[in-house]
Amino acid sequence: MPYIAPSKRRNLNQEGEQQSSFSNQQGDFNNDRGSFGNSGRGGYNRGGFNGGYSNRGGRGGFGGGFNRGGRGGFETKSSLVSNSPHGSWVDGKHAPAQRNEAIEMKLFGKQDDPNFQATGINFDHYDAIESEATGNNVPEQITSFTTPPINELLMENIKLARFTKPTPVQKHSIPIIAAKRDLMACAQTGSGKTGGFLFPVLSECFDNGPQPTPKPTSAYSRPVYPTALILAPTRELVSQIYDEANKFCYRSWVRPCVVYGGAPAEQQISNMKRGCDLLVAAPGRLIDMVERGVVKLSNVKYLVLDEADRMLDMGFEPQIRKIVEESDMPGSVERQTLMFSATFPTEIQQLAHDFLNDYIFCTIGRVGSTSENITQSVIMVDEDSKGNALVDTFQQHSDEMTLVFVQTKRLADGLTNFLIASGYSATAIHGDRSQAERERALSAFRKGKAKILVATSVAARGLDIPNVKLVINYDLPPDIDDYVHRIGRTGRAGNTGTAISFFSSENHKLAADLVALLEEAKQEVPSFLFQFFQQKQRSNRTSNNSRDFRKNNNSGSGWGNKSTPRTNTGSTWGNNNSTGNNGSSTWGNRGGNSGFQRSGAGWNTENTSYQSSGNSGNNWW
Ligand SMILES: Nc1ncnc2c1ncn2[C@@H]1O[C@H](COP(=O)(O)OP(=O)(O)OP(=O)(O)O)[C@@H](O)[C@H]1O
Repeated sequence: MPYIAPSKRRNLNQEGEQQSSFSNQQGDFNNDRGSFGNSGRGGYNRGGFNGGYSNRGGRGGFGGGFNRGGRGGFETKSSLVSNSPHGSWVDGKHAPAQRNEAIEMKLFGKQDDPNFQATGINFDHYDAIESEATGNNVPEQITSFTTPPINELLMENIKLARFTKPTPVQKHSIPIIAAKRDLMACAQTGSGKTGGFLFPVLSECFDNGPQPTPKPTSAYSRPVYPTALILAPTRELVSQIYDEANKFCYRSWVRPCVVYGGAPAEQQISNMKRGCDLLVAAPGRLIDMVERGVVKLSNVKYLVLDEADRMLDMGFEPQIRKIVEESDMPGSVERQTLMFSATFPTEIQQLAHDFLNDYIFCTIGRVGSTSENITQSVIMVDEDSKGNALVDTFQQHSDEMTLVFVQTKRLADGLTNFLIASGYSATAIHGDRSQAERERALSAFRKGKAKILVATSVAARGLDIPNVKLVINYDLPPDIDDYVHRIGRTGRAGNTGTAISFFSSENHKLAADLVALLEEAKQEVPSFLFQFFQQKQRSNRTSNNSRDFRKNNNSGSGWGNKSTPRTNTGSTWGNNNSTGNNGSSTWGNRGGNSGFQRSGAGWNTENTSYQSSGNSGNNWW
């Protein structure tokens, strides 16, 4: 029997196994491994001996009962195909798997579920956000999901996901990527960037099939050759992208895989050996896989860097450069490179310059802006009073799915314990928790078993958890970009949400940037923030590169003319201050005259400050 490349073996049921993942959906999918696997165990050699097939004993499967000859190597009974989420590419044609209700249920949920809400009431408001795409020969944006440019099978999957029209970033990215152009795209949190790269990449893959892979040098060394590589900063985000990829790859020849640290490499390797066409990876673990010779990057046609700024913040630049510049990955002219983020500070523009080729720079709204779907408030709270302020906030927002951000892992644990002791269903996620603990926490939160998730910035980026109604910055982050990402966990896909931030004098450096963001998003700006602002210039480290820096020829230049009629000088903001805001009363609150008394009534709404009565006994951490 001739050798058949793993990517061509897809018509055999491949056990339907998915890698472990954090999401509820993925977990459920995993739970059903038995049902997919039942029909799959019997059938084929998972990349082992001589590249052929061997019936591995019919573990609940289909040992021997079907013709494996025929089209390019094998033919399966339709009933078997229908039990697999994977199709195949045979003789230059796409052979999608048959539809399977049970799999669709797991991937997309019940189609007529009255509680299902693909988008929120403000979804159509996205259309009003100004967008701009600059570069050479920019393709026209699309206005709806149509074939072409979207592959028919992908259209079916998009319909199953109940996406009726593209978000603004998708309107631009789909034709740009279809035109084989590199792209750097910036769009607000929760506005569909994942689909922005998955749809066009998958569409092209479904249309054109896999590339030939080099012959393996030995029977025991069979590296995988992904066609698309997606890099993202955190395990949770990597996992979430993988979950989305699973949905949209449904029935196709494209088999997604995922690798990240903190989980056993062996299982990730064995999953990849069953076929790996789209690899979602955290940089560190990918390097490990490349060094082991398990993954070869020489077939990568699409390189996606999602949340690239975060990857740099987390110190991944050397790893990213190693992967992109020192591996066997095709150069920037041969591959397509796509960078997506809600924010794009200067160092990312430099990375874009190094990795992208004649790219199109696309912005939806101002880079780094927040969605108007999120009602933001900033409240002055003494460090000592934060615990009480938090409990009071919960009382006002009882039963809402809430994410609470803190700055330290220790505080995340301490605060969670305090909340549990106070009768709240809370759990925590941070970098010191084990992989299993992080998975459990996220799953409990997604399922609504825990209403409150206390998190460090590890959960700030990219996580898409439906129904998060409230984000509380118990501690504000030092960086305005982090603030944008954190509050972006609510108000997604046109839904509305609330973000409440506890501001203490320690956060003074953030004041100017916060004022700018709140004003831009048409939110109320508390007077005390102006007071802080007057004392401090805006920090230099902002995502103020809202324009294509190639145009300005100045990577550090200021705000775009179009979306933000402001400059980053203190004097402009001094003008804003002339709106009559007077911060002095807020400072008066700090003396306890008009602030919140724990024993008393509650928030001082006028000045949005919060003050405990002094000794509230809240040494809960
Ligand atoms: N065209 C669409 N129609 C309806 N819903 C969509 C569409 N595209 C994406 N969504 C949904 O919108 C939500 C947010 O999408 P996604 O996570 O891709 O946003 P994002 O821009 O990457 O956010 P972040 O910056 O926070 O990572 C997801 O639940 C996704 O399923």
